[in-house]
Amino acid sequence: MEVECFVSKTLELLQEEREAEIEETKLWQENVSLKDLQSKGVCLLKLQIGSQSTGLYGRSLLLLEPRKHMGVSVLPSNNFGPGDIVGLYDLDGCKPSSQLCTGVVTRISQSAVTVACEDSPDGLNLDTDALYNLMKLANDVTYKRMKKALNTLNGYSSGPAADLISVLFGYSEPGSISQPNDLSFLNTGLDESQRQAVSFALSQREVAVIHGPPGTGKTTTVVEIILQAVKQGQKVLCCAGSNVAVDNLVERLAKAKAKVLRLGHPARLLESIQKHSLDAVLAHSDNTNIIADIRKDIDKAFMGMKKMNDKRDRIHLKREVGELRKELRTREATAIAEVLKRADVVLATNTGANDGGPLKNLPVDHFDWVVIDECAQALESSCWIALLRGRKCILAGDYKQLPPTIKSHTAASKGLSVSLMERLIQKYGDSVVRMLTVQYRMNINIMTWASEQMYQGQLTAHSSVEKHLLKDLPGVASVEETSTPLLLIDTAGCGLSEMEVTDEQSKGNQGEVDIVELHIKALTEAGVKPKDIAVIAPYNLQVDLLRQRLSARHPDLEIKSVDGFQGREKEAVVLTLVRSNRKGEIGFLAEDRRINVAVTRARRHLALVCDTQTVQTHGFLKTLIDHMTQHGDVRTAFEYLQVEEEQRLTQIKYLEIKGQVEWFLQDPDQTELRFPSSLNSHDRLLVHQVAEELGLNHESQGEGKDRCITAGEEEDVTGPPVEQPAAPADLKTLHLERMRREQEKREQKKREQEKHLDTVRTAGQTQTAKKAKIAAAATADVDFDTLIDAVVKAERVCSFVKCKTLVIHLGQLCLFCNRQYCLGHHIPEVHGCGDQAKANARMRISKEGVLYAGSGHKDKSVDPNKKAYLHRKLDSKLKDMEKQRKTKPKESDNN
Ligand SMILES: Nc1ncnc2c1ncn2[C@@H]1O[C@H](COP(=O)(O)OP(=O)(O)OP(=O)(O)O)[C@@H](O)[C@H]1O
Ligand SMILES: [Zn+2]
Ligand SMILES: [Zn+2]
Repeated sequence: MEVECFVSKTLELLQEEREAEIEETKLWQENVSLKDLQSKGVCLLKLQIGSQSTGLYGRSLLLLEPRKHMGVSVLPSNNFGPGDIVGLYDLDGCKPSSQLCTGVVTRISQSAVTVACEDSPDGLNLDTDALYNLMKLANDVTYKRMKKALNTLNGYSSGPAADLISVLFGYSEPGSISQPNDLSFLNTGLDESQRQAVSFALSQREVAVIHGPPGTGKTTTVVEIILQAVKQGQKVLCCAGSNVAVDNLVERLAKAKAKVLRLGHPARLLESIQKHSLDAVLAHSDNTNIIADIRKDIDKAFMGMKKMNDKRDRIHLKREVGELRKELRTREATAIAEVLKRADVVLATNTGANDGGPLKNLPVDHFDWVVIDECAQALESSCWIALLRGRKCILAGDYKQLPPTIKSHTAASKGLSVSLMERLIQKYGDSVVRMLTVQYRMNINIMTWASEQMYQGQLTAHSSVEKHLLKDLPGVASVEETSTPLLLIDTAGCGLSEMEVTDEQSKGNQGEVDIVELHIKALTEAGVKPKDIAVIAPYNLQVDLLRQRLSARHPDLEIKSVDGFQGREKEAVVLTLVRSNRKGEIGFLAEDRRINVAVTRARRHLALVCDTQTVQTHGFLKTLIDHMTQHGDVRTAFEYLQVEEEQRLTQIKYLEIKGQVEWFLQDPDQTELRFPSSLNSHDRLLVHQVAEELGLNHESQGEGKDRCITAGEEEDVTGPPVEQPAAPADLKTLHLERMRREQEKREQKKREQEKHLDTVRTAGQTQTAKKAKIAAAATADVDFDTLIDAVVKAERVCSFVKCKTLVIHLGQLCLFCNRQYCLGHHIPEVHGCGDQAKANARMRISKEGVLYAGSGHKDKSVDPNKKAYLHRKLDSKLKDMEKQRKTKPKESDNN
């Protein structure tokens, strides 16, 4: 009864889903512009043929790329994946009439897609200069196979899977079989929860579910289970929903010396896997020569037939060909069966394990175990294709991550999206499940939220990852961005609204793109490699906006939708939630599992860019915001916008001062330039910079002062009159120092207003250039930055060997060697202070016992964003001014 109900209901829902898919495709082809199709991710427009080659076993491969001269050659964000059936069209459109051929996607990267064509491209006459469209086709192969499996399930009476079916549909309780107590693990590194999962899987009679939350070593555990089964002499059929997941298992099993065999279109497999594919193994089998001989005989007979005139002879030959063909078929079947039987583990995608393929050559009861990985991401009906061949099944996955994608809302709501894993847990609870609880991916601060919200607080972080941060990576400097595992950049109240688009699938937010860009800049300038960063957005439109902005500069930066990152991890994840509106609408961000997937991709750093006011209307998202607020750093987007504004103002002020000084230099009658007392310490710093640049003597003077800064030609300098501050021991000291300074600045400002005048005087005149003395007011508490600048004033260019970059305005001081470097060389690891920096970091960690997580305040003086930006702007302005100066007629020099 249960089975019949399930089958009839599922067949109905599958039909509904199939119709929805066809309907959607039809609707799109008829009504939606190609551009819109592309933005939905089902179509790629105006592709060029990059190359055309013959792949393995005679399959022809087409490499398609975006048009090269369009600048950025990155494919728009799309839903194409390996194994998808696609149609190639000429530029007229994606109508059946303009279809050139169909094929299977074998590879897709951000810059190209490779298609294995069904027809040979020689016959197609493809033009390498022409442009083509590629469109995903709804394909019913999968449906047919699922339907067939369901029908077989319905009529199943006796066969290897009878007991399994009985348990999975609740006719009988799951049982167990006794196992030796002293199980010896092949992988001795397994943690306790993994060992328990393995023992449990071995001791269950019909079914075991392995629940593997993100980063808990699910594959590691599944591999051990399979190897143990093989050790016991079991034959295993192992499947997963995606080719990538299957290949991953093949790779790991082969490494452990298991006899594996991979079914599937060889062009769809990873290169390293191809030698384990059925085609490759067959090509090397003993039967191959005989089969080749038979083929030759058939060809010969055909040739002979053409020449023959006698009717009887022809009939005779025809019969012979028929015999040969029969022999060929049996020979081939035997060869395949032999190869399959020799393997201990046969691997395929869920639908690749169907009866129509190579498996038809095996007896139905050949396999003992069926293992299905990523079970929570698969339709239950697709699992039944393989399950019908097993006595026992192991299901692995995480039902707290994204379920299978389903087009029909009705079908989904009626239960089509419920995976077998979920259904079993609903039916039997924990008795059939073991959960892996040690995770090897996330910093504990990233993990805790997911653990509490999704995994009943059961996860622990392995010591190897518990405290790891970006700054611990080789070549990464310790700045605030790389020292915090959680950074919330809140756009609430900053006016960064989402774009007004009605389509739920395509939402964008330019403001958040700006913020993401600034943060990526900060990370990469601190030395984080773009390939270690993921930018994740829930919406395709936002993904495209981000790619347009970032991909040209960082081709290795992966920018994808949440769904595109499932099963992956990155050192740093930057997540933009896009939604920002008055109504607090969050659309499909409301799917908790989607947010869970996005957050748990991150190993060392998670930056969340969002409008907390909008997204907090959703309870689940609110827990994330609360967690990040409590355990991470919080910045408001204002700080980013403000920094840009400040940079602009600084630049204006700088040009103003410079203009004044230049006027002064050109006026022979003036010997002294006085700056108003309203100058603050920041502006005084600019005065110093201008004087530096023009090669002028300048000094700071003030009343009631203990010290002053004197600067001039290098020969004149006897050394800074101020004690050079010892290199601060750590960032905390720097921070405290800064806090103190802030306070003093405020007091100083008051005093200043009464007392000081800043002066610039000409000190003496030579024939070539006037020497001037610029005096700027200074008090006992001279700005710390000003001091440092004074100390390093002599160093005008980056101290890195051969680097000629000017560092007058925007150098960075290395605290270890005390030299000034340009922004490309200031990281200690880059210019050779790496060891000291690491030693210092280690010392700090052991001294404080904890990793230093940053102060939670944006440290403006070391913000690489700010510096780099200002650097660029000033450089270009300076060049302009230089030009103006040169073209201006010089007034004659005097005396
Ligand atoms: N017992 C262990 N000791 C040390 N590292 C482990 C252990 N188990 C797993 N890992 C590490 O954890 C990472 C993820 O493991 P694995 O590849 O098995 O998981 P996965 O199933 O692919 O990912 P997920 O757990 O997210 O589904 C790998 O880098 C692996 O080396
Ligand atoms: Zn250094
Ligand atoms: Zn340099």
